Amino acid sequence: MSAPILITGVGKRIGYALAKHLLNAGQPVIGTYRTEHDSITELRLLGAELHYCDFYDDDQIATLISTINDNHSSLRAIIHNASDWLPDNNALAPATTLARMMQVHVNTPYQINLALADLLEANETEFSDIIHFTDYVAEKGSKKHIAYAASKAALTNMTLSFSALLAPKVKVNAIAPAMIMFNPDDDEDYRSKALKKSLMQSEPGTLEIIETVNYLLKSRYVTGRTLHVDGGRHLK
Ligand SMILES: NC(=O)C1=CN([C@@H]2O[C@H](COP(=O)(O)OP(=O)(O)OC[C@H]3O[C@@H](n4cnc5c(N)ncnc54)[C@H](OP(=O)(O)O)[C@@H]3O)[C@@H](O)[C@H]2O)C=CC1
Ligand SMILES: Nc1nc2c(c(=O)[nH]1)N=C([C@H](O)[C@@H](O)CO)CN2
Repeated sequence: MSAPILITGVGKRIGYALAKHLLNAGQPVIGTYRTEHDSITELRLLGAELHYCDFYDDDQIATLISTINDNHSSLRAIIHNASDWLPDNNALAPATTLARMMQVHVNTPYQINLALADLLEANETEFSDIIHFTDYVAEKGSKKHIAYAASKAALTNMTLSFSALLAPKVKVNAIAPAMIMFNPDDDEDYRSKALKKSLMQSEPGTLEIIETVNYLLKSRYVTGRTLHVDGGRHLK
């Protein structure tokens, strides 16, 4: 039996689909969640070990880390999926918006990677993995999500540092998606405009990310890199 894969933010959409795929493939999964969606019950019935954790609370991050260290002797991988897509135009003070973006996209992966690196090193298979979910806008910027984009850029940079720190046992890479899946409240006008931003002009869905994760998990040589899953958006 493989050591578990820790995935953050498995309650919905990409994190949920990835956790369900890995569980159905017989891969043990430890998942974190913030909201008790019906999906959490489903993943628990599929055998997932699930932990409530709001990454805006450092005490809860500390509890998550100690719980995993107390109950596990190794990990196959850590996948940092959890993310809050906060626009700059929101009810919060700008300082709070930036702090939240850095907290969930930078401080949380930083703390978890450092604290659980020994479990990745102890994994019996030849390699272990850390995968950071960044974003196309980490390189391009975003007029409406400045704080979000900056935090994803910082996460991109951390991919380089952790790759150098943990090689060769632990491969550390990033996946930078663009439009993968719309949100339920995205109207037709938004969807039409969003699709036109890439060469492929499509909404690929979660399978595109699942297959990219599987590629990285199977790789014996790729580390310190960002895989861009963005439909050729950089060429529009
Ligand atoms: N969907 C897309 O088209 C794109 C996605 N990405 C990236 O891919 C990843 C997955 O995207 P997607 O599935 O759409 O993400 P979502 O925004 O739909 O969900 C992210 C998950 O993270 C959780 N989360 C958010 N904030 C916190 C927090 N403070 N503490 C704990 N958990 C939290 C959410 O919990 P809760 O259920 O409580 O809300 C949710 O389950 C993200 O990193 C995203 O930035 C990048 C570009 C495009
Ligand atoms: N945490 C999230 N990050 C992002 C999301 C999302 O739904 N949750 N969505 C996007 C968009 O799809 C964007 O790539 C295209 O408009 C970006 N990040």
